[in-house]
Amino acid sequence: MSSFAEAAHDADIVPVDRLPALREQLDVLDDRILDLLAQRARIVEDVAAAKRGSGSIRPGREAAILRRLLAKHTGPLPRGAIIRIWREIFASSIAQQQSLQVAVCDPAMDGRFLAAAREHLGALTPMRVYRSPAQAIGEVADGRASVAILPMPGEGTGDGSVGPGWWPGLLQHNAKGRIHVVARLPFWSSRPEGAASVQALVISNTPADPSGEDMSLIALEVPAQVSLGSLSNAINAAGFKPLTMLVHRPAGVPAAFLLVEVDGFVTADDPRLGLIAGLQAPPMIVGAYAVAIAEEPSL
Ligand SMILES: O=C(O)C(=O)C[C@]1(C(=O)O)C=C[C@@H](O)C=C1
Repeated sequence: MSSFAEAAHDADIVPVDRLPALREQLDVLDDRILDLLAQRARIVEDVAAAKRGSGSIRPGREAAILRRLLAKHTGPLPRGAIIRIWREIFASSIAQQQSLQVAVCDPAMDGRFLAAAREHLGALTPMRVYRSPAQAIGEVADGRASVAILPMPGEGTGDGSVGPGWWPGLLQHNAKGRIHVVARLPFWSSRPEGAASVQALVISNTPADPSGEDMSLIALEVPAQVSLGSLSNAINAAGFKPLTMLVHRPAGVPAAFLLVEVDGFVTADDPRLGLIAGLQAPPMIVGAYAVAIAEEPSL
């Protein structure tokens, strides 16, 4: 903090008649911030052209930018403000590149998932709300939305319509290369009063991009009777570190489906995928997301 800013902390030693001059300083800084934002937006135009229409959203890159900024930040500006400001900057540079339409699954229709979506994707981004995950997934699969926000798979949502098993439906779309998990919310795990409180996944028609510190979701098909313990051993033996596992055993089908969260950013050519013993079908990468920034709520 500059000595001037330190002095400004103490109301007693900042004479009232300095107020106009201080506000003039803020005006000068606001002009500079505006110029810099305009300069940034011009570079975003070139970035969009360089990406050749491959979709505007890069959640991994956004996460890496936020981690870098928070790591170097000092001074009285609250860390949460850095997140808020840059989330809106990302939303505006995405809006520059495409007209983003977001499908939000808010199963209880109480606005909690909409709040999480707005926190991450921007206050002015067009969003439609759906009760069922299948509807929100369908919006992305059919091209009416580029992104959907879904409750965490396996988490009950209170109205009974979600259940543990919406993710197998996602796999059918994912198998055709159309839908990918690209982010997990909240990214800033500090939840000060007023912040959205739900956990959600972001899915997109553009594949996930690495942030440098990620987790991946892999879907596995195994014989129905296989125990979770032996599967966990097989995944470890292949060289993955499984963090969480969800199992889906559809009635009347001689197979169980697993959604496994593993450490790191896994790509389809990862040799470890071929080393997982006991599978009935090749493993499928469902997506990846940046590891959240964990901070105390007071920061
Ligand atoms: O790096 C990109 O691909 C961009 O489009 C730029 C940018 C940004 O504003 O920094 C915007 C949107 C992406 O989600 C990530 C980053």
